[in-house]
Amino acid sequence: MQSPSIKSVLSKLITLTGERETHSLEISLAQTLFDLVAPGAVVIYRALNIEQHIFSATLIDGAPFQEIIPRPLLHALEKCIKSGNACEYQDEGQALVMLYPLKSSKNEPVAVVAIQSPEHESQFREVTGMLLQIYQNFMELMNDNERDTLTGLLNRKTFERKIGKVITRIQHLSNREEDHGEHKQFFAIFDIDHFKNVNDQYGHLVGDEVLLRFSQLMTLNLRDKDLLFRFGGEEFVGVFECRNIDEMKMVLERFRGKIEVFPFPQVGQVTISTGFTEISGYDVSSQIIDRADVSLYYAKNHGRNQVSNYEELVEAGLLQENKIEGDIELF
Ligand SMILES: Nc1nc2c(ncn2[C@@H]2O[C@H](COP(=O)(O)OP(=O)(O)OP(=O)(O)O)[C@@H](O)[C@H]2O)c(=O)[nH]1
Repeated sequence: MQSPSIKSVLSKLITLTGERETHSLEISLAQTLFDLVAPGAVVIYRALNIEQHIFSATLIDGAPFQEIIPRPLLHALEKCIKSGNACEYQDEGQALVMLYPLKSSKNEPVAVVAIQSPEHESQFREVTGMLLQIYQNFMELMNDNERDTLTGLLNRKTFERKIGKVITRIQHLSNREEDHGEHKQFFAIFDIDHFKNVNDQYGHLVGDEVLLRFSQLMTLNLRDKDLLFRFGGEEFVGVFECRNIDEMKMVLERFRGKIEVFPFPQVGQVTISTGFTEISGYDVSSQIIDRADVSLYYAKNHGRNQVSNYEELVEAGLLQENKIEGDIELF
């Protein structure tokens, strides 16, 4: 390993800390390791499903690419992810490969960066360790910035960034001929019913505990790939991928049922009303929120503890289509 110049280290760090998306950040880290530390081989293995031994591999450069991950390496990757500690692995050509776990912004190991160990090992390990520490510190900073402090869910600011990406992806997919619209994106707002009564009757601390338990039930009962946010107060939202409205409704109904039967400490039964809408490639975030909000208020006004869909309500003539032109809403 050649000693990297201060200028090249700083320039790499500027690139690294300029990233805001986990995936780009991982790539940037691996690229930095490849350029500065170990021009032998760097691969990132992302754990897609640890139980089914499924990893995706991103080759940075210089590494021989193997589509099928050999079983011993698979085991070493699993060990690294599960323990959260660095491991060693000897590949078929007898080269020593160091495996370092990469943690998500929730501090869970989600990927492994594999670096073929170069000749000057001690210096290599020192620099790699330092770079990984910078990466980890930066992830923690991103976490604080992206998440709501009480519940740990993503915050409203993050929503604006993520929803823009979801809309762009829908636009790209609808432009591709091979896409038959098999996966749609939906936006749902969850609002705890009569939450003011909880605060009034039991106090704000118990109210906060209900919000915390509710957010945990969201994380537990909805899928990992669903994007879950706390918008503030007792309003929570999610972005979901589903095949159609019926499937989405089933998921949200099931979740509503889970909340209804959960014994919230001290308070007992809590119910939620939910409004949801399909996201289109022509939307801006305020339009999506408005549609889900309108259907949420329909649910609130028709007995609460239920799920309403904007498109169905419009089709049934129960709501008038909310056409927003510029800032003027036309009904
Ligand atoms: N404990 C706690 N309460 C909050 C927080 N943010 C907002 N609230 C309270 O949430 C309550 C929301 O009440 P409203 O939106 O008026 O309505 P509601 O009682 O939930 O009734 P419906 O929504 O009509 O079913 C208010 O009393 C707010 O003070 C918070 O962070 N913690």
